[in-house]
Amino acid sequence: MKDCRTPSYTVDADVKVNGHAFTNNSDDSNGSILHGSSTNIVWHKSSVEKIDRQELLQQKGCVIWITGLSGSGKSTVACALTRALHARGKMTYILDGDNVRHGLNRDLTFKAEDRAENIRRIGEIAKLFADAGVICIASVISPYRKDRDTCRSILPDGDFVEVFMDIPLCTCEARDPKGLYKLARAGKIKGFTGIDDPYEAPLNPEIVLQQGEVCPPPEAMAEKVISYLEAKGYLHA
Ligand SMILES: Nc1ncnc2c1ncn2[C@@H]1O[C@H](COP(=O)(O)OS(=O)(=O)O)[C@@H](OP(=O)(O)O)[C@H]1O
Ligand SMILES: Nc1ncnc2c1ncn2[C@@H]1O[C@H](COP(=O)(O)OP(=O)(O)O)[C@@H](O)[C@H]1O
Repeated sequence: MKDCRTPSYTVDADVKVNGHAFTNNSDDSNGSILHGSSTNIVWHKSSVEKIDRQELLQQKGCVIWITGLSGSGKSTVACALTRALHARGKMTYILDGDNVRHGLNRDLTFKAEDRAENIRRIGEIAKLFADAGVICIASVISPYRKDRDTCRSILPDGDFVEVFMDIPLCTCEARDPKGLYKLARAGKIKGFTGIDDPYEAPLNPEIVLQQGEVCPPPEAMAEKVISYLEAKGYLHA
């Protein structure tokens, strides 16, 4: 039986329709665009566009993609960031891996192909939020470089801001707020990221959040992201 989570297309050309980038699409011989398994679909344009929504919100929609090991502080930084931006009158929304797996992605496991599908879906949702003019904060382990790069590729240039939580495994493991590392070390969880499953660190992230002798407070880390957004003009229409 065909797995409905696995796209059946294989063509990897990038296509743009009304400024929206799509990957893994292809032109058929008649010139109409194929999106995954859906055929005979036509892009419907709205009379209110991203630029209008951005004007209303006085900001630019984008995706802040926070990647790192479990326990590296992704959710904590995401919360500090949303709070600080909200206080400045900016509209944000957090897509947290744990939370999305409670609903939309509850059918997915932690096998590599399910993690890829998890990231693909979160990337697509984040893209919709960014198109809505919202500053969307995705906090997900997203262990594979290729999956993160695919999410980057579906957004307009500059709108995907990769934030790497460069926190050593030993720190994450010492924190272990959910006791998952302990279970993984005991062999009770198989395929745990950083223990017996890979984590591919970003090669060229826009922002790296590191610890020195001590870990900076989450608010300071959030400020680093806000400075980047300010410098790139995302906090104004
Ligand atoms: N095998 C395995 N590996 C890693 N993490 C695991 C695993 N099983 C459960 N968990 C819990 O799931 C949370 C990660 O979900 P994500 O959707 O962010 O993961 S992924 O991006 O699909 O890899 C992650 O949350 P965070 O600790 O907030 O990162 C864990 O609590
Ligand atoms: N900057 C920080 N300094 C010290 N402790 C932190 C920091 N950020 C997060 N923590 C702590 O580390 C643990 C894991 O943080 P969390 O945000 O849940 O990580 P993740 O979402 O990456 O799994 C929590 O107990 C949290 O309080």
